[in-house]
Amino acid sequence: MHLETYPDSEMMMMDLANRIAGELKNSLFEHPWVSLVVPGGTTPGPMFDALSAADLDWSRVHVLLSDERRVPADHPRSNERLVRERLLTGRASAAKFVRLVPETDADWANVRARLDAELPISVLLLGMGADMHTASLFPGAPELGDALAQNAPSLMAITPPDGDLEPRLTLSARVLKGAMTTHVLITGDEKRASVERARKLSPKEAPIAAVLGSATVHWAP
Ligand SMILES: O=C(O)[C@H](O)[C@@H](O)[C@H](O)[C@H](O)COP(=O)(O)O
Repeated sequence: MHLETYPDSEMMMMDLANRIAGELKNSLFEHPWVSLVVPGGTTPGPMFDALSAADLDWSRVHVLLSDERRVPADHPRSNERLVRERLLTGRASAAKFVRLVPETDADWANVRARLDAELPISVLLLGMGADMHTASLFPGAPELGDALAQNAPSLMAITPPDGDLEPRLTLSARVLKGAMTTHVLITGDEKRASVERARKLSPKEAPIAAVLGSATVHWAP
């Protein structure tokens, strides 16, 4: 794990947006199109605002979510709504959003095939909860063992152990670990302590640990 700390969140968001824009541009020199996977949640919005203004060929960027809450796309807690409002705007409105929500049970195979066509992920941005979950890989989730397995399906349904949270969809650890470049974006002392703790734990205890070996963690107070 490589940890980068910043004096304040605003500087971190701008710097990370510039870094990811550069990584996307470099990848576009070598590939006809690239895939960018981003999280939902309350942290990445300001970074999305900055990244959406980046001057790159967004028409060749495929944007996907690391996970999604099983709510309508216009619901306040929808990650798709967050991405459409804060990232897929301005220059980045030219990007292709790859929606990974099976509408019916029969649709799972098509959605997984749509995801598999985007792999390996070119640039992966993840968040992390204080409980050391990432994407929707929650400690204690009944499906976590399967989602951490080497032969896990690329996309899985997850039942968060916290009863207040909606049922989720998540990219499996296998897919996240396969990313060419991985960034984790966190703020605050509690998450800083959590990510340090996760370095010494198994992915089953701390799902973020599945990607820390290859990730750059960006932290601001
Ligand atoms: O759907 C989500 O919420 C995210 O994909 C999730 O993995 C998020 O990154 C963490 O829960 C941190 O969330 P905050 O940024 O709100 O702390």
